[in-house]
Amino acid sequence: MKKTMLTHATVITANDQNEVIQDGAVGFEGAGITYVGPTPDDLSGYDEVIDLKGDYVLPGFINTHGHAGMSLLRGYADDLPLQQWLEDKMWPLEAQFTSEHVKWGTYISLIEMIRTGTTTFVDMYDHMDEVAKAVQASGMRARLCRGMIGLCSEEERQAKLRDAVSFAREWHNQADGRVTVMMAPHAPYTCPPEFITQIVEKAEELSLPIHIHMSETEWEVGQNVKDYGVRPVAHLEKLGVFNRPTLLAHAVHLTDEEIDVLANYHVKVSHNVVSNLKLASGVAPVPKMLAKGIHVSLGTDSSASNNNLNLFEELKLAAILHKGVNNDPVAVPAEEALRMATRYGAEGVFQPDTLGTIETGKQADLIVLDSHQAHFHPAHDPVSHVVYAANGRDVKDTIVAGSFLMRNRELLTVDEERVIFEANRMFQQLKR
Ligand SMILES: CSC[C@H]1O[C@@H](n2cnc3c(O)ncnc32)[C@H](O)[C@@H]1O
Ligand SMILES: [Zn+2]
Repeated sequence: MKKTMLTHATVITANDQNEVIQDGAVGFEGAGITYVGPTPDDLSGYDEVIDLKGDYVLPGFINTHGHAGMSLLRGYADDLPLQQWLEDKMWPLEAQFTSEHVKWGTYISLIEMIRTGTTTFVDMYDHMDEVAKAVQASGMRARLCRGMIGLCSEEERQAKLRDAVSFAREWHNQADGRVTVMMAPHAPYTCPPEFITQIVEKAEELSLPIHIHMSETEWEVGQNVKDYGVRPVAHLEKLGVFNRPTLLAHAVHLTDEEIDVLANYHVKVSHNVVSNLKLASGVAPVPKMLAKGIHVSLGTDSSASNNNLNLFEELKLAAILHKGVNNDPVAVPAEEALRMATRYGAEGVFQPDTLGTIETGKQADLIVLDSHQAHFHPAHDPVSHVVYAANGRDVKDTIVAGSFLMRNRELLTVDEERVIFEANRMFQQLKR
């Protein structure tokens, strides 16, 4: 197995001690990290030694909620609230999507994520075989779910469930373990309770976590109370969802009591700050959730509501928005924001032992930022610079499981020109 060492780097480990190693090094052999520490004098045991001359090395970012295929609809419907955006704009176009649309939309997303330092992403969509194949071919890591909307006939619901189960059986732990799966009822307002129960039963049978949108808008909470007499948290608790490991997307409209319930069940939350602002859904009570020990990670949602997949934007906004709305400069400190993009993301994909920090024994999912730029100087606080000053274009290398997907800003596994051509061609085919 090839042994690689990144040397003379500023290593931001994101470990328990928030250790930043100056003139540091990270060694990896195959997919796993074998060395983290000061740059050693003797590098003779390595096949490749890459002198980073002070560039920053970080754990790859983990995007815990999205719909990669929807990049095909970027900019198609802006400035609308969620329900109108979904019902009048997204769903009519998605109804025309074939596996080809999802394939090229996903590839567009993969390029954006690789270029901006995401190494693992969560995806909830349809035609998931195409997504899994694209992840496999690109070398990325992903937690994939066949999203199930239950606003259809019973026959169609059962077909979706069968599709989700066969996708899980075929793809969970494939692509050298880079593809894993979750079961995903779309939301409490789109899935009848008995459908959610059936999905939970299948998740139990397959030992898989649940991923679901919840409490994204005030409308949704009111509708849940009208339909079922309780708010979404009590509703999903009653349906047994939280008895399985669960990752919630959004969780914007929560009471303090609901936060306690989520904390007691160790439910994970994906905070989709840009999407929540753009769809005017509201601001999630992130500082309160973090204070209760909930692992809140960062998600982009789709390019149709974001309108990009650059997690650096979520990182900075998560760090500054909650200061502003809570009138509290330490509401989400820089170090905590960075944990949301890394360690808490690893919790969100239920792989905290292998992802999220730079530590020996973990997967070599790493990104390198070009620190030789004015906005990284003076160089006294690397974590501050990553959170408040950096942007996705600073990423020069992206490494997943020890393989370079991008090196010196050159994509190595995806043909960008072809993807852009095909994505435009697929969008033109849609009736609008
Ligand atoms: C079939 S699963 C994916 C489904 O989710 C829709 N979607 C995209 N963004 C959101 C969001 O913020 N809230 C709820 N639903 C969303 C997407 O259009 C797909 O139909
Ligand atoms: Zn979503």
